[in-house]
Amino acid sequence: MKQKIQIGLCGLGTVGSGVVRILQDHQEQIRYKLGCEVEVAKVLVKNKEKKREYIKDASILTMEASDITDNPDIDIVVEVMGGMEDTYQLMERSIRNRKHIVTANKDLMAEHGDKLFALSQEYDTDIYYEASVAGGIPILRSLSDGLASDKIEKVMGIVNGTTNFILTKMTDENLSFETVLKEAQALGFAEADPTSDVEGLDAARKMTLLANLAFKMPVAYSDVQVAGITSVSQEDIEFAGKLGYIVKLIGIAAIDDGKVEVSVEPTLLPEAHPLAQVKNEFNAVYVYGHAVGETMFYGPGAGGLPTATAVVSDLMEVIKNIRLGVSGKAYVQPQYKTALKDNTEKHAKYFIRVEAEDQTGAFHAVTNVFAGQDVSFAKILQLPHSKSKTAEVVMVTHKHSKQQIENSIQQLEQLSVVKRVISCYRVDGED
Ligand SMILES: NC(=O)C1=CN([C@@H]2O[C@H](COP(=O)(O)OP(=O)(O)OC[C@H]3O[C@@H](n4cnc5c(N)ncnc54)[C@H](OP(=O)(O)O)[C@@H]3O)[C@@H](O)[C@H]2O)C=CC1
Ligand SMILES: N[C@@H](CC=O)C(=O)O
Ligand code: NA
Repeated sequence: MKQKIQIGLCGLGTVGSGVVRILQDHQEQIRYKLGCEVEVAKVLVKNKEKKREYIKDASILTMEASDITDNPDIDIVVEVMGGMEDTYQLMERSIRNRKHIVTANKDLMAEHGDKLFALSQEYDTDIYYEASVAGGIPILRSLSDGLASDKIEKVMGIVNGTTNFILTKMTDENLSFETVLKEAQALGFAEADPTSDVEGLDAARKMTLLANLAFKMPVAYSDVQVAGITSVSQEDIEFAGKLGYIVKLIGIAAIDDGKVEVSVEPTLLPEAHPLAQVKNEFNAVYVYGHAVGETMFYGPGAGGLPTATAVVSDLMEVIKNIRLGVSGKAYVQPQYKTALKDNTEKHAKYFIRVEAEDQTGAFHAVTNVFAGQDVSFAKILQLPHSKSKTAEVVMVTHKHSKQQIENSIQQLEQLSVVKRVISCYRVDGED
C-alpha cells in the first residue's frame, strides 16, 4: 500500500493555486483522513518564469505535459487549466497511462465527458469533476450519493457566479454591465473568455452535467436551450422590479413523463423567492426529488479557494478508492434513452415588453395577437415609452407553451403598430 500519493497538477492559476494552498494548509487533516501523504510532484504551467506565490520548490514546475502524463510516479492528474482539445489529449494520454483524473473543466466534461468516462472504464481509472458545477457546492456528490435513492424531477438554480455577480451589481447598485464584468474578471470569477459566462454557455455546460446525473439519461450540451444576459437592460431590471420580480440567469432541468427539458435563460423570480436573494458570485441549486421533496444547496460558485475545496475533496475520494482497491467503479452508465420535450411541451410564464404606436387600437391589436394564440395574462400595464412618443406595453402571461409564446412574438413583429418587441423572459418561482 503506497504511503505517498503523487499528484500531477495541470494549471496553477486561480483554482490551481487554491489547490496547492489547501494541500499545504490542510495537509495534517488530509493525511489523517487518508492515512497517507499527498504530494504535488509536478505542476504544468504555460510560463515557468511567472512568479508563483505558493510553490516552495520551483523545480516541480514544467511546461511539458509529458512530464505529468508519462511520469510513472504520478498516480492522479488534477486538471485545472481549462481549454478543450489539448486538454482532452492530455487527459486521454493520462488515462491510457492508468492515471486517475480530477478536473474542474465543465467545458470538456459537458462536451466530451462520455468519451472520457468510456476510456476510464476501459482502464479502471476514476474521473471526478465536482468542481465543474457550482464551484465549492458539493452538488454532484449530493445528486449521485446523498439523493441516490430518489427520483429527481427538477434541478433549478444559479450555476454561474460571474453573471450572478453582474446582475446583482446591476440591480442593487445600478452599475453598468461592462463595469461589473471587468470587476468579476479581476476577482478571478470569469472564464478566460468571459463570453462563455455572459452568453450562458458556462451555465449550459453545467446544466448538461446536472441533467445527465439527475435523470440518468444522456443529455448533450447541444440539447440545452441557451440565452445569456447581454440582452438584459437596466430598463428590464427596473420594469421587473415594478412588478415585484428580480432578474437572474437561471438553469432549469426538468423531467415529465420521461421527457427532459434543459435550458439556461434570464428569468424573473418573485423578490421573496430564495434564489432571488442569492447575491454576487454565489450559486444556489434547488433539487426537487419525488420522495425528498424540495432541497436547496447554496455556496460560492466561483473563486479559487472555494472551487479548490471541491477539487481536493475529489482528490481525497480518488485516493480512498485507490487504497480500497475500488478505482474505476464510481461511474454509473446512463439508465434511460434520451427523450427531449419539444416547444409545445415546455410551459412557463413569460415577461414581455413591447413598444407600440401610442394610437387608438394599438393596445387592442397587441392583445389580439396573444388571444389568437390562446395566451392570457396574469399582469399587464401600458406606459408612455421613456424615450420616444410611443407606448410601452409590459405583460406577464399565465403559464403557456414556449411554442405559443414564440408564435405570438413572431406575429407581433409583423404588426404595423408594433415598433419592436423589446424583451421576452421566462418567469418562474410562482404559480
Ligand atoms: N475560476 C473559478 O472560479 C473556477 C474555474 N473553474 C475551471 O477551472 C479551470 C481553471 O480555471 P482558473 O484557475 O480560473 O484559470 P486561470 O486562467 O486562472 O489558470 C489557468 C492555469 O492553467 C495554466 N495553463 C493554461 N493553459 C495551459 C497550457 N496550454 N499549458 C500549460 N498550462 C496552461 C496557466 O498557466 P500560467 O499560470 O503559466 O499562465 C494557469 O496556471 C477552468 O477549466 C475553469 O473553467 C471551475 C470552477 C470555478
Ligand atoms: N466562470 C465560472 C467559474 C466557475 O465555474 C463562473 O462564473 O461560475
Ligand atoms: Na461543485
